[in-house]
Amino acid sequence: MLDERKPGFRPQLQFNADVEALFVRVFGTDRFNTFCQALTCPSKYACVRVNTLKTTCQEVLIKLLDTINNAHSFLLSSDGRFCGGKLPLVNHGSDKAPICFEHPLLRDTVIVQGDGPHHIDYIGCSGLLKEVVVSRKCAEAVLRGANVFVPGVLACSGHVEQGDIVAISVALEHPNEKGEWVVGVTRGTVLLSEHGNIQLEKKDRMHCYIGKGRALLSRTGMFRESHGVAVEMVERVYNLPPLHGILEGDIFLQNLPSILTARVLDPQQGEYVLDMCAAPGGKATALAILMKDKGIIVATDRSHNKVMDIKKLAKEMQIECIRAYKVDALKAVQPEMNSSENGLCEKICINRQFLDFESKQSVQPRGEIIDLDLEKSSRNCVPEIGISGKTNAVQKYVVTDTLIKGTQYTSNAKARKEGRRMKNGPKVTHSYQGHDAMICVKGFAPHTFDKVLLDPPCSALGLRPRLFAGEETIEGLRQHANYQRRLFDQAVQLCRPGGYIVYSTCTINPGENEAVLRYALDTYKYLSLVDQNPYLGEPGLTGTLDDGVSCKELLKEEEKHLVQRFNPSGPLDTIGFFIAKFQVKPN
Ligand SMILES: C[S@@+](CC[C@H](N)C(=O)[O-])C[C@H]1O[C@@H](n2cnc3c(N)ncnc32)[C@H](O)[C@@H]1O
Repeated sequence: MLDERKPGFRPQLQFNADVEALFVRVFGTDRFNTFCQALTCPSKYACVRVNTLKTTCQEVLIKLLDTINNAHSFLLSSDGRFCGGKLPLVNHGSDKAPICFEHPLLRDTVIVQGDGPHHIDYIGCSGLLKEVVVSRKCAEAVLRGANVFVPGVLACSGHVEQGDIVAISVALEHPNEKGEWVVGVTRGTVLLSEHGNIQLEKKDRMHCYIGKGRALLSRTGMFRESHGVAVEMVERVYNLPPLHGILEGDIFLQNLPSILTARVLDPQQGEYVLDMCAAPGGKATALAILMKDKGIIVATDRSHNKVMDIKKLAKEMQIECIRAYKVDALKAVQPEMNSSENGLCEKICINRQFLDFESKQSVQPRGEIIDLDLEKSSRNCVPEIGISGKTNAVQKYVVTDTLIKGTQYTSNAKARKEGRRMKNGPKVTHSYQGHDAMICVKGFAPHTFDKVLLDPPCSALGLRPRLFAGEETIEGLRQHANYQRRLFDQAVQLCRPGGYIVYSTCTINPGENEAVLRYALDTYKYLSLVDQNPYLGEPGLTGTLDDGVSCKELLKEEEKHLVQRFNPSGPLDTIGFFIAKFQVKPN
């Protein structure tokens, strides 16, 4: 039983009053309170998607277990045999549950189990411990298994020395007299109390203690340094093995619903698939692996750096079939141009012929396709791509039914500028088959894709742990929904008749999931709803998983095993996730 007068972890999730009223109206008080409680806790297990193009679950299990301290013993059966990570989900009476095992239904997924909440005593040999107060973002990361990094430290008891065991608390936003959200602790604050230890009179932090750690820096160091670990956690309210940055290229840490979303789209080898809002590439790489890297996945994002993240991830995972482009998905549909317009266009509109053509180019030895030197390129580059034979003629190209070259004559000055632009690399250029080349993608011809994944930005009010939700206003929620509808309009036009669209969000806000679904069905009479997430609607997902198990069955299993056993406070690692699958009716 938690003692209300002692420091502990019982945070109250704060919402904007209007948003709270809306959710209470929609869900009722009890369900809303359950959501709030679940949101503040981290999941008690982590899902690791295995890159089965490079490795196997078995190999990953062994490597993970090597990484996670003392874990090997959990994979030995009572007679000491290695169980290969196939321990059952249900723990038959043994003290130690398996901490790492292959998901029984998803054969490319490994579950790493954590535990909690744990009661922690914040008393040291000389009374209450000294304290380090961290920011909310930092605390959310710590709850997911991270240590406390320097930028996350807000305040610290005086006289904290390297090696001291300190209590870690989080400063959460609360309303001031004017009703504005304030944190009330500025970076660099020294907590003053008689002994420089926990400020028990600070009632607002009493319920916000997330564990104990060993200071790796003194108080002055914590505020002097700009990066690095400030406190290494030694006891946590929730334990999850830190998995970030390990086995790069072999695994990807991904929430179960995201893994499922890719399964629901069910991409087949050889298909043309679009991931409209793709960064950092979690779902795009999942799709590629399901397609065994055969076919074409176009992964777009509106941010240049994020497109680079997708490329980096694909490269790490040794995936070849992903083409990542910077495209504003709100304007992704572009009319195909006829040949007379070629050469006048600054950016290209991609269609299937272009994608096929680009794929064929990948057989060219790297380095020969595009030569960034204007003079040389006129001799060496593949004629359809890049620059024409004259230095003052910069050839743009667009792709219509057949690949057609277009030539636009420019002044010498402009040609030199183009040359500089191309040499300057990533800032203004886009990668083409691993080269930095001037391929500016404007958008896509209608009906280019067999399947479209729309995983749009959303309020993310289903992702946890979340310690504050007050920044979301009714107007903000409305904007998310409008944005998603506009993206959906584009998705519908890019999908071929008979093709499929999967739309997914991770929010409890029905305005962003159910309302967008209704909008889609009301607006596009030629769309049919194939399935949707069983949490919010009746029909279950029909995407078939390994062993012929449907997604709906999987979710039921998840609820039975993972939820009850690991996580009584809420469903799955993401609550309120939503997946809907549509078919564009065949002509
Ligand atoms: C929910 S995240 C996508 C996560 C991704 N699907 C994954 O599984 O890794 C949403 C992404 O949409 C991108 N985005 C937002 N507006 C966009 C737009 N108009 N066009 C393209 N991308 C957009 C954001 O930059 C962000 O990376």
